[in-house]
Amino acid sequence: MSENPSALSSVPAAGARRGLPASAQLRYFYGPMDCGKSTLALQIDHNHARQGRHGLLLTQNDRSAAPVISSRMGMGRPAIDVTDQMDVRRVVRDLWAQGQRVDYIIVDEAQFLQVCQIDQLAELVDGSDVDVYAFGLITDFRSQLFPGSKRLLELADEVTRLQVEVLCWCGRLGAFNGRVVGRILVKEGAQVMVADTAPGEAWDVNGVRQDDDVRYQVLCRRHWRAGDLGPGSAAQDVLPMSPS
Ligand SMILES: Nc1ncnc2c1ncn2[C@@H]1O[C@H](COP(=O)(O)OP(=O)(O)O)[C@@H](O)[C@H]1O
Ligand SMILES: Cc1cn([C@H]2C[C@H](O)[C@@H](COP(=O)(O)O)O2)c(=O)[nH]c1=O
Repeated sequence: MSENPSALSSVPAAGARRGLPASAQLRYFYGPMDCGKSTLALQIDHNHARQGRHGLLLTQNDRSAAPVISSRMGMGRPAIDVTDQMDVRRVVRDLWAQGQRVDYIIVDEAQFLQVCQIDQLAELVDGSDVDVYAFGLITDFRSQLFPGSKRLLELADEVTRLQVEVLCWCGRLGAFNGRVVGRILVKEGAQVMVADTAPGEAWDVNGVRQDDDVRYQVLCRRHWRAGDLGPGSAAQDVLPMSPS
C-alpha cells in the first residue's frame, strides 16, 4: 500500500495528534429505509470537511440514479459510484498518486458492496489510518442479511443502530423493509432492486430500468410476517365500501 499523504499533512489522524498509535476506525451505521442514514452520512462529511479533513464519498445505486449521496431531507453530494469490480484501495491510491489526501471515507448504501470491498475498507483503516464511515441497511426485503452488511458486522470497530424511529402503519417500531409490488408484499425475488418508499417512481440505474410498480414499506415484524400493509392496502381495498 502506498503511503497516505494524510499522515504527512497538517491535519494528522486523531491518534497521531495525541502521540498515540494510529486510531482510525471502521464504523458501521445501520437502520431501515428512511431512518436518516444518508442524512447522517452527509452531516458527518460536513463536520469533518469543515475542520480541513479530506473525505472520499462512495455510494452504489443511489435512489436518484446519479452518483451522489442523497438525503430525503433535500441535501446531496457527488460521490463515486462503486462498481462490483472496483478495488476501493486502488481508488484511494490513485488519489494519493495525484497528491490528494484521503483522511476519511464515507460509504452510503454499503449493503450493496461486495464482501471483498468491505475487507478492502478494513485494510485502509488498519494499514493507512483512513477513517471509514459506512451506512446501510442490515437486512433485505426477506429479512436476510446483505452479504456486505454481514461483513461489516463482522469487521467493524463500532456498530451503531440509528436512533431515528421509523414507524409501521400500526405505530410499532418498523425494522423490516417490506418490498411491495403492485399492492402486494413480496418475499421472493432479486436481492437488489432499487426503489423508494414513495410509490410511483421509476428510473434507470446503471442502465437497468427499475420497475415503477415496486416500492418499499417499513413494517413491524408482525405486519411484515403477515404481509399486512395497513389501511389502503390490497386487503383493505377488497372490503366493501360502507354506505355513505
Ligand atoms: N419534510 C421532512 N421534514 C422533516 N424530516 C424529513 C422530511 N422528509 C424526510 N425527513 C427525514 O428524513 C429521513 C430520511 O432521511 P434519509 O437520509 O433519506 O434516509 P435513509 O438514507 O435512511 O433512507 C426521514 O426519516 C425523516 O426523518
Ligand atoms: C430492502 C431492500 C432495499 N433495496 C434498495 C432500495 C433502495 O434503493 C436502497 C435502500 O435505500 P435507503 O437509502 O436505505 O432508503 O436499497 C434493495 O435493493 N433490496 C432490498 O431488499
